[in-house]
Amino acid sequence: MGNGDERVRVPARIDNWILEYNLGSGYSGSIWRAHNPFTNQIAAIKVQDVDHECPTNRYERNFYPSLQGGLGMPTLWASGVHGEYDYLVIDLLGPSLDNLYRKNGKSMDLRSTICIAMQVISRLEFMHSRGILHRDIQLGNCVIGRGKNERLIYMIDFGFSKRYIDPHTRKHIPDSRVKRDFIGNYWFSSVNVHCRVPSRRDDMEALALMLIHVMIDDGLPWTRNGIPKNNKQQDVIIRQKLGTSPDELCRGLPPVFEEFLRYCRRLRFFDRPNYRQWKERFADLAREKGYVESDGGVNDELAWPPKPEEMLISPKRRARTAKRSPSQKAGGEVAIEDILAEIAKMRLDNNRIPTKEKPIADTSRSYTLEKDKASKSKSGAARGTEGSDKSKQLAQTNIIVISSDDESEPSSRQLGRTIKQAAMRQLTRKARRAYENAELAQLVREFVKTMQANRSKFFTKEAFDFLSALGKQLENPSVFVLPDSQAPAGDRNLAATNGSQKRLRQRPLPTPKVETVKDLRLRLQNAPFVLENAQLAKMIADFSAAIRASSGKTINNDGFVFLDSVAARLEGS
Ligand SMILES: Nc1ncnc2c1ncn2[C@@H]1O[C@H](COP(=O)(O)OP(=O)(O)OP(=O)(O)O)[C@@H](O)[C@H]1O
Repeated sequence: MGNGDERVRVPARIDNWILEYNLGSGYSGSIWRAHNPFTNQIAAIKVQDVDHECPTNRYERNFYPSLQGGLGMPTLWASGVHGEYDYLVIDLLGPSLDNLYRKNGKSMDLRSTICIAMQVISRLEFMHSRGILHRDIQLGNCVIGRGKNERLIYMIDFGFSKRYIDPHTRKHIPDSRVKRDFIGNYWFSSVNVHCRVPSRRDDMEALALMLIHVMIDDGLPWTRNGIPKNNKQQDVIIRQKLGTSPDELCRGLPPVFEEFLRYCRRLRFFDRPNYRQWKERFADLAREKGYVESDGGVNDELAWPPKPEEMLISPKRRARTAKRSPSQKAGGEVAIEDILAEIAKMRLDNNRIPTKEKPIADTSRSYTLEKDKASKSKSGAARGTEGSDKSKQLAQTNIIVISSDDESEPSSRQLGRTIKQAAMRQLTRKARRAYENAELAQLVREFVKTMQANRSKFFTKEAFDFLSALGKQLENPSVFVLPDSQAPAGDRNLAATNGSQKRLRQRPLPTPKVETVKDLRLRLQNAPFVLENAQLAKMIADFSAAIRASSGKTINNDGFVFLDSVAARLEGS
């Protein structure tokens, strides 16, 4: 955890809690689903090295007592130090808003955004009423509950929280113009927070930016280049924040978004935000759009996923989401129609895919891929059909005919390769959107199946892309950047997620491939019960690099066993 150690640093059990599988990781620790066999309770445990240079668990546990009982505040069930580990046991919650946003094609519909606005304003109102600032408002720190609480947003991660009311004097902390280190996340922090003492207004401004981010195409302009990696890039972000006016940011959005941002920026250091007014303003917008209950009231519960007719999003985004929707099916299985669509987009050598310009009437032979068994009989009918009629019929029957003539018949190998490439692309796209280990495990299993189904065990570009997407997901992208002064010397100015990537690059790649892959296979099989996602990501990167460096670029049996073990680890078995 944060020290680059190859071996797992999290034990299988901490006090009465058995760690089941990894739910997420941040810079300073990792979060696991845990089970207490004595009480049968399931919870989430946040584990951190006791001597971590950024001991957020130690800070975080101080805030929980003041927040207990508040709506959308997780219950702290246990906490303490167990050997080298500092841990907090809290309610097991559902996916974060970041997960939902990404899974939804990086978009959020207006109704959901209004619910998020109203709920998060209430959470901030509660936290502020307890004298506490959150200071790290971002999509990853707002999570929905489970079961009957799945419409409720919870705030998590109080590792950067701060008391703005001095518990002794009961007075607001003083403002100061002395330049201070930045704490928070670069994407949603107010401009103030980059160099000034934060207060309630800054939590509110971060929320305003977060809401605008999910509503505009491609998010806030300064989030488009990823996490800043050095002071220069951080300065660019600050300049962009300063240089982009609220009306530019909110162009095309309902006016309340711009007005909310302007309001937050106008608040003075000691001001109490008017939480009620802004909840009302968002409720008014809901009313205006007709998002009301049968009694005419507005409900702030987050009903996810939104109903299609409520997806009030820009045409550009709608097209993007629509394009993605076919593959957003439950489970990791590659849908055959997706593969067919993928193949249809590709043009094989010699124009073998029928197009409008090149009717397929003159073909002497057809290769037919059927959507399902029922379409088989239709494929026969398609064969004798001429020109555009045939295309129409094919469209109706969901059959794609890859035509050939005698001179340029595609070999079955070529066809197999095409299908494999299409399947891999589908898997890569799904991996980029998958945020649960179980989902990733299923995709790895599909990847292995696809590789094994093909005679050639050659690693194509698409196969490497899949491993790379898998590795990136396991590294758990986060917008949090460690403040400069707290970063360990080697990683200073590096984002949390990039730190591990840098370490990966620095590590010499072992050769030859056969030994490396075998070594990786053995290491994974012999690794302790619980493995962190980041460790798995590193092994996958090494595996990919070993294959890339080999002359044949093929996968052998050890490679398949390694990937099976990756899937098993992700499944938590
Ligand atoms: N109680 C929980 N139940 C389920 N998942 C959780 C829970 N707490 C956290 N997570 C998941 O773990 C991720 C990281 O959690 P959290 O932000 O608390 O960790 P952190 O180490 O403080 O991270 P960061 O370094 O990003 O601040 C969350 O985005 C969420 O997906």
